[in-house]
Amino acid sequence: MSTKNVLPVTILTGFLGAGKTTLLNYLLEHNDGEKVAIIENEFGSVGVDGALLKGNANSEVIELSNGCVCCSIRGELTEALHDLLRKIDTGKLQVDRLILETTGVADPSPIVQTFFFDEEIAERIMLDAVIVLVDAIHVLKQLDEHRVCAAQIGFADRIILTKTDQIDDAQKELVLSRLHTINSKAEIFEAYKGALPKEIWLGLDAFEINDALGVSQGFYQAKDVKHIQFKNFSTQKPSQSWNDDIISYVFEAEELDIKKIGAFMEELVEEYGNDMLRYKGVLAIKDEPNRLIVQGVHKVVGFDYGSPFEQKRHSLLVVIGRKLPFEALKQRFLSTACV
Ligand SMILES: Nc1nc2c(ncn2[C@@H]2O[C@H](COP(=O)(O)OP(=O)(O)OP(=O)(O)O)[C@@H](O)[C@H]2O)c(=O)[nH]1
Repeated sequence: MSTKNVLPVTILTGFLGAGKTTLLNYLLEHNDGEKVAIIENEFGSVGVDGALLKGNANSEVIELSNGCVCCSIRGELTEALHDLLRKIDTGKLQVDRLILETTGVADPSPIVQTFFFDEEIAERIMLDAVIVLVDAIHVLKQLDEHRVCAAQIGFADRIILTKTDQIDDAQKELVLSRLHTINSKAEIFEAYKGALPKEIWLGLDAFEINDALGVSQGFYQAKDVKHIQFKNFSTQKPSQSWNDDIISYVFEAEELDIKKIGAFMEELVEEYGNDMLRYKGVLAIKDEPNRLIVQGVHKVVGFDYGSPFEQKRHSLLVVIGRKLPFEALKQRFLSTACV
């Protein structure tokens, strides 16, 4: 099958009331003709959110309402995806893009894995990105009380912070600092009542092996849809430190030995893959002009050479995981460097 026929899917996650439906409604109201299918996962038997979505001629809403997509109805998700593909094949449905809105309590990990493990789905539906919406008013409490909240943030390629109109700057700094500690790889955007251009959260190609990797240095404020401003994080360290069980680990070195880093990555994934939500590395290999890119979700990992380094040859690996023995792993990573 040509890549033209591959359907991109965006997973929209975020705790209860974070603003997922609001963001989707903004998209549907400002839809420029792209045909969007939305899979809505309801927790409970009545499809409330489906009714709240303002569908239009370019959208198709499919509801899954027998439980939470990450546990009891994972089979139902697979079935719904096969069903969708059949409708596309028989010409009953035209779809350019798929969005899966999870319940507020869903763990994104098994959902993401559905897109790798079912053969037909893996071939025909391409994960575009995992987007998390975060309620700036309630997130600190939610993180303290619900483990799944950190998993949703840790898994995300991009974080959309909602309801910042209801908090002061000090609270916002605390929230940003905690989000950044959990996931330093994802860029953070603020959105007021879902008003964000769709390019900010759709079509990111985040699961492709590509060169983009950085530790984010700030966040984006969307004053209105046209004016998006980048702001650096505050230079003052927050007085509070967090105790989330998912955090970002950053490994850095200069040039690495290919055999040693290969063995390190293999051992890392084998030993800690279950605890590694997402990881990405852009690595400088001795005698190799191009960047070696490594990208993974738990034990599913891909390697490829990307474009050549332009200036400084530097290796960066970011792992978002659950309580890893960082100091020991850092020593092992550093020992793969060329001396
Ligand atoms: N003040 C303010 N309210 C917002 C913002 N974004 C969303 N809301 C409100 O927050 C409430 C919850 O938003 P929803 O979009 O229903 O949230 P959800 O994530 O779909 O909720 P669940 O389906 O229950 O998980 C609604 O009353 C929205 O109007 C925002 O940026 N500012």
